[in-house]
Amino acid sequence: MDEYVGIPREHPESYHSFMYKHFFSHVDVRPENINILNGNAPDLEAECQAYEDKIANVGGIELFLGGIGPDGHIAFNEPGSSLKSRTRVKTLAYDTILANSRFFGNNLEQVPRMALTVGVQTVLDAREVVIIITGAHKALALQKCLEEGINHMWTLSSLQLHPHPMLVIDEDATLELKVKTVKYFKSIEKVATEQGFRQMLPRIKKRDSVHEEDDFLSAPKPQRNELMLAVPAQDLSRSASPALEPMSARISDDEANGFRAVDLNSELQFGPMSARVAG
Ligand SMILES: N[C@@H]1[C@@H](O)[C@H](O)[C@@H](COP(=O)(O)O)O[C@@H]1O
Repeated sequence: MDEYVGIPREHPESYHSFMYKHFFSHVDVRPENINILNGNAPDLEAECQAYEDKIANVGGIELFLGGIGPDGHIAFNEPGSSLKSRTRVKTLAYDTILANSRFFGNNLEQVPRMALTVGVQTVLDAREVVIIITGAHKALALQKCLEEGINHMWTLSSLQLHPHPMLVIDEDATLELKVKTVKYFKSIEKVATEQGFRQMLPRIKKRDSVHEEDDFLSAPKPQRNELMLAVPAQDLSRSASPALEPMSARISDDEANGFRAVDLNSELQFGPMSARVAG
């Protein structure tokens, strides 16, 4: 989905090397089916256009699996990217250069300044998008993208416009979220399981090369009959505001008359201090 401009394909930090080392060498994929942008193409603009054409020619992206930078970028869509952007050349933001310098001997000068990347709209056009976010250093980005509005300064937030995004996150990445947000998202899966529903995706015509169990996309079938939620019984013991009634309503006239008449004058007479001190 993205690649630095100007570093050799064999460079240990190129995205070619990364993807081969961590993914392609572990799965059964034909080399001709691997498509990574070429950051050394003689015409970078043409390379980006060819990439978009290739995606369109195979009927679009089925699953976009990615991550984010600490500034909330998806692929290399840095803060300020157009939310309508497509594959193009991008200048890296200082935050990204800083974050990625750890892969280049902590030497900022060694980090490439430009990259090729799919655009935000390229990602949004994928049928499914799964983003993996781990670590406290991504927590602010997650908070901005999940709890705030769509904003080109945090390009992951564009996923709010996608019908089927999924964020896979660890506890550390939730550190900046409201407790309420975390509880809600945790409850989604729990409630679905309790109610017998599975994650549902719409029936969309896929490429012929994609084989899936038909059942996988079927509408949710309740596994229990009792889907009607009963109205919870009222818990009277928790009544926070007991009905208030005037004191007079709780004392009969006879009871009131029986009280010893109080002579306020004598009861509230204050004697001088000297009267209470012996001698
Ligand atoms: N340009 C890439 C992104 O495409 C990728 O999503 C991210 C993953 O970072 P991490 O490995 O920390 O999840 O790294 C860079 O920023």
